[in-house]
This record gives sequence, structure tokens and C-alpha cells, in this order.
Amino acid sequence: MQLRIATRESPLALWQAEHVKARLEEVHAGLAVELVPMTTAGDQLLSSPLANIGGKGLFVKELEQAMLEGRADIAVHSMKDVPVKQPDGLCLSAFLAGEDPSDAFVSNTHASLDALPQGAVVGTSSLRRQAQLRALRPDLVIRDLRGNVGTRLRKLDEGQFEAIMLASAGLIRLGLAQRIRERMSADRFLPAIGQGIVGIECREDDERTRRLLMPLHDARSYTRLMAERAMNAKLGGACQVPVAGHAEVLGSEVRLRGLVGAPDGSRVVRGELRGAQARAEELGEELAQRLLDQGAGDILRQLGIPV
Ligand SMILES: NCc1[nH]cc(CCC(=O)O)c1CC(=O)O
Repeated sequence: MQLRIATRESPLALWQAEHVKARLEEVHAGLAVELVPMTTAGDQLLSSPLANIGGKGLFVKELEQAMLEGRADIAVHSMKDVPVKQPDGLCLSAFLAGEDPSDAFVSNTHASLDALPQGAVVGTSSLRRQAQLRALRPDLVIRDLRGNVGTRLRKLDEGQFEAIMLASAGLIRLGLAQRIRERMSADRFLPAIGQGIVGIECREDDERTRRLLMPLHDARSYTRLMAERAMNAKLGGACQVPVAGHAEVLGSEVRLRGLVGAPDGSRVVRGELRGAQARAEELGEELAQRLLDQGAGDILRQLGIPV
């Protein structure tokens, strides 16, 4: 039996695809999994800020096309990069147990965000990270930083920035956890929707593949994503937006925190809701509505995001 994984060629994407291959071969004796690496538009257009060139979908389109054309059976994604809606004929069918969802402060000279001197240059291209950084430290100078994790670390090491922000999960997976100087607590710095969770997409009618994926599925990750993605969908989450959200499963309940921030840090709207796990999706929609009622709509519309 064979299964082909469409994957981006970045070291993190390859690590995640290799991980899924190993897990699948471990639970299904006799299954041979093959990687089909490809370059996506998002990987090629590294010079433009992500927000200007079409947002998140850029990293997944080629992989989705490969599945629709039968050149691959599954695609392995960082759920952070996956738009809220999948193209006709495809679906997200398994989510792995989550890695650390936090953002990481990475620097060669300073031990924490608070320890940075006035006016320090920090690298990030994420509107979400920018809004939260500026709200905490209005004095910082934020410069664009793109590329895969290794490229971003190299630019830090070359001295282009005093610090950069990255997802802890990516650093941990790549064996670079020692680069994390401060693990940002979700109370101060809310991660991206889906951060730390790997998801697997396949053709909707491909029952064989869906059955093969079942043992990898994690119910907690599913609940987390239901709440976070429902919130994101109502906040215009189709492209890159200054929206953060994090759900935690606490016993039979889910606690969802959300945030919308102006990229200049001048306004940050936050909220939190708790409810039964079975209501995760409704909770996401309710929290989004609450944030909109508190002024998140103005922030998003000012950025040209229809809500
Ligand atoms: N935008 C790129 C991206 N997509 C997912 C991760 C990290 C891994 C994850 O969130 O599971 C990263 C790198 C980063 O933001 O530092």
C-alpha cells in the first residue's frame, strides 16, 4: 500500500511531513509513504510583505492542486497557514496533538522583550505580532522579516535585528529550542490561530486515506481548532489579519481567548469566553461577535478587511 504526501520544501514543512510519514508507517504495517516536495508561491515571493501578496493561501494552493490532480493523496500543513475554507473536493481530516502554541522571543543580546533597550529593532512580518509588540513596547522599531525559520535566524545572527519573534513550535521541531530566550505567555502575547498544530488535508471522497489518517487524529487539537477557526472566520480570517486566538481544553470545558489589534499598537481589543467543549464552534463565533462589538470591526475595516 502506498500514500503520497505533498509538502513544501522548507525544513519545517519537510520535518512535519517526515513526522506524519513516520507516524503513519508506525501504525499501519505494510504502508509505504512517499514525500512529494514542491515550491509554493509563498516560498517564491519572499521579498514582498506577506500581507501584500495574497496572504496565507499562497503556501497551500500548490499542495491542494496536487491532491485534486491525483499527484498526491495528502498534504501536511501548519494549521496556522491554512485558510478557513478548503477548496471544493478537499477537506481537513486529521489534526495531530499540538506542540507548544506560544510565540518565542529570540535574541542574541537580550534575555526578554522587557530587557530590550529603547528603540530596539525587532523583526517580524506578522501584523498580529506587530500589533502586540507595539502595544507592549511602543518605542520599538519593527522591521519586516520574511523567509523560513532558518533564514530569519540567519538575519538575526547577521545583526539586522536585536530580536525577532518566531513560533516556539517551529523552533522546537527543528531542534532549535535553545534559541528561545523568552517563551511568551498567552496572557501577554496571544499566538496565531492554530499555532503549533499540524493538520492533514485530503480529497473529501478518498475514504481509504481518511481511514488511514484516523489513528493520528487528536480530539483536543480538534476542539481547539473548532473554537479558534470559528472565531477567525467571523473576523475576516481568509488572509493575513492582526487577529490572535488561543483555545485551551480544560476538563470538559474550553477556554478561548481572542484579540484584534491595530498594527501600530494604538488599539487592542481582547476577550475571553468559557463553555462546554461541545460548544467550541459557537464559542468562537460568540467571542468574534463580542470583539466586533468592542471595536474590532473598525480596526479590520481600516486595513481593508471586510467583516
Ligand atoms: N508562518 C510560517 C509558520 N507557519 C507555522 C510556523 C510554526 C509552526 C507552527 O505554528 O505549528 C511558522 C513559523 C513561525 O511563525 O515562526
